[in-house]
Amino acid sequence: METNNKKGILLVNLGSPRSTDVNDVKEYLDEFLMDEKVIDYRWFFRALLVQGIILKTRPAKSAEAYKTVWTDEGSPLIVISKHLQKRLQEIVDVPVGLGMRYAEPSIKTGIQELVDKGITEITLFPLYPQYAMSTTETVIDKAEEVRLKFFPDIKINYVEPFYDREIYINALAESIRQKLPVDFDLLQFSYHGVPERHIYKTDPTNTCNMNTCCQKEDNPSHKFCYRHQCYKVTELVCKKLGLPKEKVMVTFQSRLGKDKWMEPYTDATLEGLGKKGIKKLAIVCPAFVSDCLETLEEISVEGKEIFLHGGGERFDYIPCLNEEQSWVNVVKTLSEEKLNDFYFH
Ligand SMILES: C=CC1=C(C)c2cc3[nH]c(cc4nc(cc5[nH]c(cc1n2)c(C)c5CCC(=O)O)C(CCC(=O)O)=C4C)c(C)c3C=C
Ligand SMILES: [Fe+2]
Ligand SMILES: [Fe+2]
Repeated sequence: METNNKKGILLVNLGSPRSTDVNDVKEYLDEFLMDEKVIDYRWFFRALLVQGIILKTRPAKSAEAYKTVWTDEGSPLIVISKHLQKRLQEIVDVPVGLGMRYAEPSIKTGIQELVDKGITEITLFPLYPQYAMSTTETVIDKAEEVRLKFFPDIKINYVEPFYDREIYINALAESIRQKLPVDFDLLQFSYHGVPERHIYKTDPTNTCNMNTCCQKEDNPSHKFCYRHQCYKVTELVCKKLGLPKEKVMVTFQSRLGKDKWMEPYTDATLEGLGKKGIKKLAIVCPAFVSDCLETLEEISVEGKEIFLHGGGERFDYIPCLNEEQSWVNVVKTLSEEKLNDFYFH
């Protein structure tokens, strides 16, 4: 069915500071951590924790970390997202925009650029394989806020979390297969963590108990259970690669603050592996589709140091999908499914 509406795709990623200057990092962390879907305390307590404590010391420390991964073109996350946008634009016949949940280019900027090209129907692609309140949900909230305030006449639909889609699993498994050393003792899947509270909060069925349920085949909470979706990616990829359970482990990284986050923690695990006889480790981070501070610094540099210090001998970091052709094809397929959905509403 033909319509007069013009369609476009908006890729949305997390975002990075404008530069490695401490003030820019502070501004970015302020916007990020004052998001009520990230630090989900009531405003007063969130402000007390973020502005009263975290922002006093973290910006300087994070700025130093960003300096170690920054490129001539800018933050790896932004640079890779721009490359993905360009590669996708080469193979689809609708305009492709780019926006970030925090800092620039913002979601508003991304929508404005598409609107300036006459676009009235946007398929927004949150670049997160798994659902989380602090990622997928806050992107949708922000996009809806911006749409209602500035672009009430356009329509937006959203690509859903794609953690169990076969095309994605095939692309990820093949990418890992190509980079995995022949000889390794363990393949560690390190996912970005979230506080356990977030998992309970976003479970409309109240059935996730953070223990056995997340790895069960069926549980009504799975649609909103980030933990389940991380285990599912691991299970499906390992099945594709024919990896036995003994050679695989799931851990969660990047925790912040004193809350209880999902366990096991990546750093504590890395520390103990050497003593358990794991000498050759490969590690992959499938919560991220683009390499960023959390993979290039926290895992590839800090994680490696922790592992070697604990008695490990060889550490191979397996990069994210970034701009691999198979991944660009996944983004195309999932976007086009949603673009076609507009015809049926
Ligand atoms: C991939 C999914 C992500 C989830 C889930 C997530 C949750 C989450 N993150 C923080 C705090 C921080 N995260 C930071 C960096 C960062 N986080 C993600 C992704 C997820 N976060 C990415 C892609 C990045 C890298 C950004 C980049 O510019 O490269 C940071 C900033 C860096 C630092 O100071 O360490 C913080 C802080 C919380 C609190 C949270 C869930 C509640
Ligand atoms: Fe669960
Ligand atoms: Fe994060």
